[in-house]
Amino acid sequence: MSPSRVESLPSYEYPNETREQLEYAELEALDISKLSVQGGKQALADQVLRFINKNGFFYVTGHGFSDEEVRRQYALCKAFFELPLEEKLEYSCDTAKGDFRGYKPQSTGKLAGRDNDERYNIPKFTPEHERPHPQLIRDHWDEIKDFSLKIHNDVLIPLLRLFAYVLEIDEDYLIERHRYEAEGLEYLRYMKYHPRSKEADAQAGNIWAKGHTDYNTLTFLFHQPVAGLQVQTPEGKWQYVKSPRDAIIVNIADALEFLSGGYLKSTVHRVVRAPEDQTSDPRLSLIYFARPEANIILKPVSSPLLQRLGLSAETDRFSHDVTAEEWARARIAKDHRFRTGLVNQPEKEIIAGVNQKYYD
Ligand SMILES: O=C(O)CCC(=O)C(=O)O
Ligand SMILES: [Fe+2]
Repeated sequence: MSPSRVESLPSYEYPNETREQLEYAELEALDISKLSVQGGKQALADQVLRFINKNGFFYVTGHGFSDEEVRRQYALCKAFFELPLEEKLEYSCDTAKGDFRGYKPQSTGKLAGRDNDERYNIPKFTPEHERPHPQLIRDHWDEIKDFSLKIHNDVLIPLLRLFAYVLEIDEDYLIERHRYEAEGLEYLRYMKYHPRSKEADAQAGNIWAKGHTDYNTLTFLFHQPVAGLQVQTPEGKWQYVKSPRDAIIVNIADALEFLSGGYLKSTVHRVVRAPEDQTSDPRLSLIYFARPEANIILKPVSSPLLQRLGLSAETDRFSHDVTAEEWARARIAKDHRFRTGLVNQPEKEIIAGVNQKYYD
């Protein structure tokens, strides 16, 4: 079939905020623009030390992204999902093999309750990941590339340097394991959750995305106002995560938990049915998943802070060395098996004797 062309991209406006009173998690905001002022790094490190081992979700402000830049990506996200299904399916990802690059459709029929979203994962812009994309994406290639690189260079890198400082290790330690040009799979994700009827949602326990941790290093969730993202507190309670317009929500994911011997917590989160005043709009998400280079072994780093806390290399949880790529592929493939109905319960063990942190 001939690919759809979108001549000009209509500007994107966000849906209205909910008027419902929801119980929100109290999250700290790290203003990373402070890193360029004297004393800023120490102030942010002190702040990180106060909260980071309790809750792995936080905000980043002072990140340098304009509201307009973010809405341009949402305009692309919206236009992408409006492409005909047959066209999108030409770019399907091979999740059975643990490869999440490309398009994942929403499940239908009996499995609809397990999976209520469409995704398009655009990998980092390196020769390793050259692959076909729809004309819409090709037409806006440079803009998407600039956006992705900006997250990597201007948000991820300063945070990795800050975390290394907090861990009292060489400040380049984590950065050297997240080189953009190296092999490894980071991606920008466009995502669309489809509103369902009250009845269909009730049958699925009002869950749009089951509780999970992410398998990468840090996940960056750009502003979107449809409430639904919830974080599980250390006490096991679910609380909504507010999405301030000027902030990026960040969550720590599995790879960083492994690298930090469990100090930086990969946080369980889920997405639930939107409040009644927001159920008519689809919920679009714009997310960047940063991940260590493919060959990085997920072993705790030798850190004076972790040693003082008793979280040294001996706390390695794997029965044999597992790389960032192996962990992610195993998680994606297991998730595929549940989502597509090959198994009826999420599988606990992922690889080398280590289980998913959360399964229900
Ligand atoms: O859409 C969201 O707010 C969260 C999505 C999410 O947790 C994920 O894709 O891993
Ligand atoms: Fe997630």
